[in-house]
Amino acid sequence: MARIGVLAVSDGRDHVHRRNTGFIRSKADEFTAALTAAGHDVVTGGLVATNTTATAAARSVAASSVDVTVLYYAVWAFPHFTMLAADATPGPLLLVASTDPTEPGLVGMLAAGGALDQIGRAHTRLWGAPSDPGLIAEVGAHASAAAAVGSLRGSTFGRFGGRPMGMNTAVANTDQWMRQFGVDVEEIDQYELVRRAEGPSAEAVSGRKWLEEHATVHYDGDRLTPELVERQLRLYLAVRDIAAERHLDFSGIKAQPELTEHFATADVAEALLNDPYDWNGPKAVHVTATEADMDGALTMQLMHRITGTPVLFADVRHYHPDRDVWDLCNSGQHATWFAARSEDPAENLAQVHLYPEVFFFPAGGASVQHIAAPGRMTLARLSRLDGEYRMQLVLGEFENYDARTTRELVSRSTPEWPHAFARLDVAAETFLSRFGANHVHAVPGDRRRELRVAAGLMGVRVEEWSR
Ligand SMILES: C[C@H](O)[C@@H](O)[C@@H](O)C(=O)CO
Repeated sequence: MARIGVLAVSDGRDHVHRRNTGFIRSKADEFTAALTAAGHDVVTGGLVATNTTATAAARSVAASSVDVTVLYYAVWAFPHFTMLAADATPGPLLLVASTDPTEPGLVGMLAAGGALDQIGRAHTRLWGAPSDPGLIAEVGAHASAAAAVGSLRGSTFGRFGGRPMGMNTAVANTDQWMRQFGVDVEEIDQYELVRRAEGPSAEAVSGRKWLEEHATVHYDGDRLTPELVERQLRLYLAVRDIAAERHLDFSGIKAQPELTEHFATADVAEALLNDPYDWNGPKAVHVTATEADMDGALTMQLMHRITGTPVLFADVRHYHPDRDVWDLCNSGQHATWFAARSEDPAENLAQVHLYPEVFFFPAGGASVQHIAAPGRMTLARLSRLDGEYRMQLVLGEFENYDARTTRELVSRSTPEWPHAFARLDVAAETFLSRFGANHVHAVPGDRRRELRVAAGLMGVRVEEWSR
């Protein structure tokens, strides 16, 4: 959960402040207790009733590296205290008012908010009873979004290989990334992967046995052999080790066409990097985009930092108009976690088939096939319109069907690749006319609130669809 600073702003008249202290404390304490009960780490800056305490308290809260600072209004509060506190607060600001009408808390928030507007200081206003679950959830969403955005700053993206197959949407401007998101890009030649993945590896043998034990491997003696699976696993180990050595926070692998023509596909590596486990047990998700898709990876990393879960990377492959359902089908991998979304890898891998790679990829290896488990999902993608970032956002529902229908649907595209059948809250015409890339990303649940806030904090316009 996130770290939230709370300062309760008061009246600058000494006698009024003295009279109201108990009232403010009771509201602010109830508010902070509710935030703590929701799992947040709350840093309290006390009550602000003078100009000097406004600055000092805000500086002290900011020094605790809070993700967001709440200025709390239970009573009428002198607005210049808010202005001074805001000036001493570099991070995002929430103005929260108690709606108890015995004291003019709302008035205090509106006067303070108006003053911040006059100096162009961005803030969000919220109101309600101090422990109202809706209010606490909203503050929590702002805090997690701010924590996610903050965690991007100072992070490094590992770009293995460059632009794949002329895919402009996979390439972003590194200056823009640093300026807008604080993310650095480390370029790593795919030769380094090949060099490391060439020799034998006992660890890769263990990985192959684990996959053979828990998934269904369709060896064909040609495109898919135990040797090729081990080679794909050595690619995984190479990225894992390079990420550790160079302190990479998230990555992307070009693969096509060099690796896929002459070495092996990166599908097994990408699936396992995105998974929260491998044969050694639970591990951190290392967000990894297929085709070294930079904006895709950035979207995934943001979504991952909000949810803590793996993030789906998929091609928008087909729309079934008769069902109003999309086939989101990547060219060879979705993280295996999406197969059942279980914490137990065996439950997910029981749904996974490793098929010989199809004609696109003569070097062979396994594609990681499964059907994504059903449920509510949030789909998003950062893309650029005329150089400006925007976040396209829509709610969806992944669906599963009976075996015969599933077979029929997957056979219309590429059955050997993984599929997520998605009903999206947007007309196909709108999506196909406006979506800014070939890749889309998804996480479980309705996370639109956090993503909207995150986009705002990153200076990114949200283009949200619903019917
Ligand atoms: C088979 C192609 O080479 C695929 O890689 C292509 O459909 C994509 O995945 C594009 O995102």
